[in-house]
Amino acid sequence: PAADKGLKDYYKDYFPVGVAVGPQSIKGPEAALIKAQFNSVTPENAMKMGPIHPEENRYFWTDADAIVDFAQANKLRVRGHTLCWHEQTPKWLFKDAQGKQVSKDVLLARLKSHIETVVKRYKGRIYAWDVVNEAIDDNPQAFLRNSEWYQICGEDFIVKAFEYAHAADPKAVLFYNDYNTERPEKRERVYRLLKKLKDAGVPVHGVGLQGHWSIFEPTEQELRTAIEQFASLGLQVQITELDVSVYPWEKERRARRPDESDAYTPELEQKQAAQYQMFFRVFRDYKKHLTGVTFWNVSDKYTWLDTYPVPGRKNYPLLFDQNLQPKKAYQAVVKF
Ligand SMILES: Oc1ccccc1CN[C@@H]1C=C[C@@H](O)[C@H](O)[C@H]1O
Repeated sequence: PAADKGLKDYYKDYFPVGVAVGPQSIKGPEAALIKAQFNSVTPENAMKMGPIHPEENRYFWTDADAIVDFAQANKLRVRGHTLCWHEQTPKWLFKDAQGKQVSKDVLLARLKSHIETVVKRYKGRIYAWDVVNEAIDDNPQAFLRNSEWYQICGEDFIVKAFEYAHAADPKAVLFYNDYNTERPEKRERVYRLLKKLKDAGVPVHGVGLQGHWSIFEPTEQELRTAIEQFASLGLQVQITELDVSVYPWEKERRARRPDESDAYTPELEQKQAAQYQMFFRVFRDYKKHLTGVTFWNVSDKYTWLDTYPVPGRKNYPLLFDQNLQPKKAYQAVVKF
């Protein structure tokens, strides 16, 4: 009966719909919601370099294995996140035994070993990887982010990461992943990087538009332009970390102002439903190029946006409320 239809059923002729999960969300009521609504999962933290590879000679597999086992048991696809990123890195990664910054050769050897070990462990059970995350700088006047990866290796770490991942699992679909990819100044620089990689024959197969959007952005035209421009490179496009904040985007973490409200008013709910409705109408229009849409977290009960950029300010960015019930935004997404 219709009541049993979930998001994945409404979108079965369009693209898989996924959700970012942790060890807590693959049991209890969240697990039931995930199974009913989604057909793909992404580990929110468990496969980031720090959590999965805390010491040079020690990996921590428990959480990542639990998520992959849950996915296999419930016939859910798995997106791996993320093989090379400048945040949540382990403290040993960029240092030698004496605490000095390592050379380019040492760092690339460490990256190669990390990628081979992690990708081969899940070969055949993870269909897509976010190989490199957020390598483009936030400063419109700059190009690559001046991370320790870039300081030590220059831009080679990007090419090498994709080559190592492709060698480890030639069947995996390899993504470059970034945020604010609809803002023209960032879109153009992400496009420039991807075109350079494609022209050099680097095995990058898709671009992940994180989709950390809000009731204020992106516009429909910005979203359409971004999807079309990246697709023109022959890349798959996925929305990899979708949430729609009820506050404007901010880069820097800050304290909550004493008078700063975090009430979820009917007006905010209505604006959010309209924004989600527009996003999914655009997604459906681009089903030829869009091969997945993944939400970042399951429901408003827990969202990373309660901790960033303003710790303690409640946000309401997802389709399900704090009691795991569908919101107006859910209805706006499934009625088409
Ligand atoms: O929206 C942003 C603003 C500034 C920096 C990073 C981001 C997004 N960064 C994402 C968000 C949450 C993490 O769990 C993901 O791994 C990361 O890809």
